[in-house]
Amino acid sequence: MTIHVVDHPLVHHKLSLIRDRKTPGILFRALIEEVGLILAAEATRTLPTESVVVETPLERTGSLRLKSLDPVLVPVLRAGLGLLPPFLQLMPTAKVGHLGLYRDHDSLVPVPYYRNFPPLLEARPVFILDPMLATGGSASEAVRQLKTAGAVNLSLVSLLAAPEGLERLQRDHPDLTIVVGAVDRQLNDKGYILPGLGDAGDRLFGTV
Ligand SMILES: O=P(O)(O)OC[C@H]1O[C@H](OP(=O)(O)OP(=O)(O)O)[C@H](O)[C@@H]1O
Ligand SMILES: O=c1cc[nH]c(=O)[nH]1
Ligand SMILES: [Mg+2]
Repeated sequence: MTIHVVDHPLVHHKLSLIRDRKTPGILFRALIEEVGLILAAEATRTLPTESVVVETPLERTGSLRLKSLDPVLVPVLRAGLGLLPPFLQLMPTAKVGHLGLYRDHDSLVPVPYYRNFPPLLEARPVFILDPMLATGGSASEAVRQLKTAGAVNLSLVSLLAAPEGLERLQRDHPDLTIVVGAVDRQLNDKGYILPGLGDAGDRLFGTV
């Protein structure tokens, strides 16, 4: 498994504001989108390109364009929706799949409730968007469902990861690429990331 921790001053700065319990929802959402842009740039670093010839106003020159079919973005509902706008800003022609999962409060096992994936998953880079990687149960289930539907080139993009979640994914999906803003210390006994940022879905959508 490949793990990229995006060690960037702007990510550190924005994460410190995102973590702050006093940061209001409107700013929390905006900051997630801003960090999401940086994560999107990092996550797409290895997209394949091909040579093309372009006529500038002055001369012909060689240049590079994206080679593969449009990528697929799969936000894991609900919190993953917070990362979708920056990814679509950078890749406006990307296809979007949706996957609804919630964690059962007691067992922490993910419960699937919605799924709609675009076609040709096998031929496209697929980016799973979910700001929180806690036990890893939700991300592992998302990867499992996408692999069953044909995806082979899979990356997970998260804001925060717990070591427990990374270990789980290493066991379940060693072929996965992970791009993450920070790796936190541990989970608490309710499966929340410490120090973390609280409940990402609730803070994004005001359901606290
Ligand atoms: O790694 P895990 O232990 O599976 O936890 C992470 C999951 O928990 C959160 O979703 P939640 O179930 O709170 O749903 P929500 O986004 O609708 O709030 C988060 O957005 C992840 O999907
Ligand atoms: O800390 C956590 C863990 C799971 N989901 C969240 O939103 N936050
Ligand atoms: Mg939640």
